[in-house]
Amino acid sequence: MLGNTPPAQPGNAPVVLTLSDVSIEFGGVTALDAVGFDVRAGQICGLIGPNGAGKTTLFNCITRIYEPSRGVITWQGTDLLGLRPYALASAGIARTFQNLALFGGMSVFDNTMVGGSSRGRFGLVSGLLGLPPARARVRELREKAWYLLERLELVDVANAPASGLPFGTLKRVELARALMSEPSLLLLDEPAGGLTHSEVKELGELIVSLRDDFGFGALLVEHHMGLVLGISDHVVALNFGHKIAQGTPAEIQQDDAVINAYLGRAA
Ligand SMILES: Nc1ncnc2c1ncn2[C@@H]1O[C@H](COP(=O)(O)OP(=O)(O)OP(=O)(O)O)[C@@H](O)[C@H]1O
Repeated sequence: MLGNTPPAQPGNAPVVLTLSDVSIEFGGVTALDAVGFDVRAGQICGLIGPNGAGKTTLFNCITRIYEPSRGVITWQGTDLLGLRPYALASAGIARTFQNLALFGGMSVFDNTMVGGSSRGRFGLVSGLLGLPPARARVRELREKAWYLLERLELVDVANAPASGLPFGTLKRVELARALMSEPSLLLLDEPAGGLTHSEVKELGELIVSLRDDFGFGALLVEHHMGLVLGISDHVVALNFGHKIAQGTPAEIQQDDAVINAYLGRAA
């Protein structure tokens, strides 16, 4: 129903997101200095680095919250920096939020439906008047939402307001909402934050199985090293705004610059 075709080998899949020479300064602080790397279709790319390394800033450049002072970001061959933030979802990029961005008073089902609105194909007037194309589209979105709620084991809480549900459950609602737009790239902003050890393990398994089913690529910004190294196909390490290493999780674990960065020494 949903999704892209998962590539058999994410390492050989076509590049979908390219960052090249991405730089940004805040006053006298160089938050990112000439950072470049690729994310391939269907690949889970982990982005790691100690506090202040530039992970969130990079995430904010991709999500069009910050404007890089230099560099190029290309999404499926087009200039991502030419897109407005609200155009990302219709371009195939969805995100989750570190501190969740759900409507507490709305039900889990309605929160999930919100994620489908960005890819609406009917006009405002027909939507307001409930004309047949709009009704068909709403029916399609509702079916998709139920499908995702089933897939993410949220059917039992579908009609419950989001506020009051356990944090781990809300993380799954965020994923359902993001998947409503059928993204080709999912940007995950510290998804393990606030979760227990066993919830992190379950979340990692869930992200991989959703990727396998739907074929999206993912950029995973995360402090939880176990999660990043456990589920990423490729890892990029930043420190003081510089890319200090990239490679497979096994390569990254043995990289001297990464080890030094986490031991508190400048690379
Ligand atoms: N809006 C801003 N104004 C001024 N400085 C900023 C701003 N955003 C980030 N910085 C600075 O840029 C650098 C990179 O910060 P960033 O938040 O991207 O790091 P991070 O790797 O996400 O860190 P953490 O893991 O602690 O969230 C830091 O020195 C930070 O103080």
